[in-house]
Amino acid sequence: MVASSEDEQSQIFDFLRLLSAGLPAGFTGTTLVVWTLAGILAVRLSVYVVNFIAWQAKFRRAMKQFPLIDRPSAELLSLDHDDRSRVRWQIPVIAFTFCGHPETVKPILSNITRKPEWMYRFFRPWLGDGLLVSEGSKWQRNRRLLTPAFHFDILKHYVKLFSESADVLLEKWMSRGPGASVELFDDVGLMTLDNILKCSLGYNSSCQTDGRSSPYILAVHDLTRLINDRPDYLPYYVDFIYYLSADGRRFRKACKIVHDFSEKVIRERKEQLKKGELTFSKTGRRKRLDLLDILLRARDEDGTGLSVSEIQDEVNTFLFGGHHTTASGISWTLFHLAQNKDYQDRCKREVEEVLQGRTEITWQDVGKLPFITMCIKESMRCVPPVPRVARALKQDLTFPDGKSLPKGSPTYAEFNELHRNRDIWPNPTVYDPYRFSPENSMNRHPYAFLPFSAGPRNCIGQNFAMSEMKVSVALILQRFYLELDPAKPPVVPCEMITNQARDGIWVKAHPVKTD
Ligand code: HEM
Repeated sequence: MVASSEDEQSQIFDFLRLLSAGLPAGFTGTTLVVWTLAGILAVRLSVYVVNFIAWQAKFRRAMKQFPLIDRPSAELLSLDHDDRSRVRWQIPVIAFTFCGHPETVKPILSNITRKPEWMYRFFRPWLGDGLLVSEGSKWQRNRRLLTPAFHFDILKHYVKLFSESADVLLEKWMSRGPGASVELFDDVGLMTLDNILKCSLGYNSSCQTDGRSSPYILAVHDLTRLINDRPDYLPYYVDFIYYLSADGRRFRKACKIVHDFSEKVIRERKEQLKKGELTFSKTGRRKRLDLLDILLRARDEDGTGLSVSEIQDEVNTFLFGGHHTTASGISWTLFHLAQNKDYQDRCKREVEEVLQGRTEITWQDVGKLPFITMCIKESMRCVPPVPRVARALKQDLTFPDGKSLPKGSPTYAEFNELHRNRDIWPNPTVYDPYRFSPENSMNRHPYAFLPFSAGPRNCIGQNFAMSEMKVSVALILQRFYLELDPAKPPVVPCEMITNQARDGIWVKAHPVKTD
């Protein structure tokens, strides 16, 4: 064996020597190898460039089938929908399609797409390879391992925590005096952060009372803002340039704070588990498991669990995915109810009938709030917390009307537009919770209302989110009557990854009189 491999080597060297013998003086064997490699690289690069130019031509031809808009968020909402709601938005380097009809959104969210790396890679330094950004077999395995963490048996224990966090917010508002003006996004955002820290890490942060004084809370806010801003400035697409900038350095620092924090909590919990300091019942269950417990105990069929860094990525993903989104859902629901006194009154009556003077909501109560649920859904229709999701096509796609897009096309499922599509929603700008009554929802297209997206990459936390939003809205309305504060700036929606309000949502919070 050794002899034969030596033979092969010497044959190769002989061949190279033979070749180099015919070369001009000074041209050694090493130079030949380098030139050969450079040649192969040049050929491969040329093939790549030619393929890319051919794809661009095909893509641009395909894009011409769709009407052009200047700015997606401003213009989409004023368009007619004759084209079954696909439009094109073009900036110098690339163009995107936005799909806003159930029939066009459906294939975009199916198996024939993947998440485009150019879009989601900005999240990677923070969320690592967590569920939101991972792909392929890694995503499949982790989605399977994480799904039990969102089972109703686990979620029902969080309802008490949601009630406690809402209580802190209500006490805060109470202490500001009757009719005080409060900004919803700020206060609700801290409440939902409080909730996700308790439910995912079992961590009592007192963030609602300490406000933004904690470096961890500041870092989470910084990261969200910086990720939102980064795509707006073309040079920042290059990591090297970004990390040299002030924003990039700030981003790195914030990532470190967030990672150090979650790593410390995970390490401590592992230690506790090892020392047997966490008490489990005979069935192996603690009275209330948080998401971290489930992640630490999750096992494949062959008994392999998640590594510490995988757990860290998932925990950071929950913290990111599970706090601005629910804050947006709750704040906009309260905004719509502050604008619509009749619906607010009906919600209050519903809470009172269910709670009968109690101030804590139980898991059983959560299922008895149908009108509040309708109000939350209608609010998420008008202002979806996540405005859109991006996908890249894994294969050519032909829409029902024959128009098509080539493999690789970047495209968005545009929930802002889908939820206001006149084909589906008459008078789409009117807030009307009765659209979600059982009778009115019965024959609706399954892809018409997608606040949590759909298909294999839908939101894993949607039941968690719905329970949290119902508990929070119910308890706030039980204690306060809300009206918009006319002395504050008008409410203007703006996107900060999630749908927020440019100058916040200011309401006057009047304590409800109790007999
Ligand atoms: C109102 C609240 C929420 C809304 C509207 C919402 C919406 C969404 C949407 C639209 C997606 C798809 C994202 C994409 O395709 O890029 C998503 C994914 C995800 N959400 Fe949520 N979400 C909410 C709350 C939560 C909560 C509370 C958690 C966790 C505790 C969570 C965890 C996740 C995760 C991990 C994913 C990625 C799932 C995957 O790709 O397998 N979300 N969410």
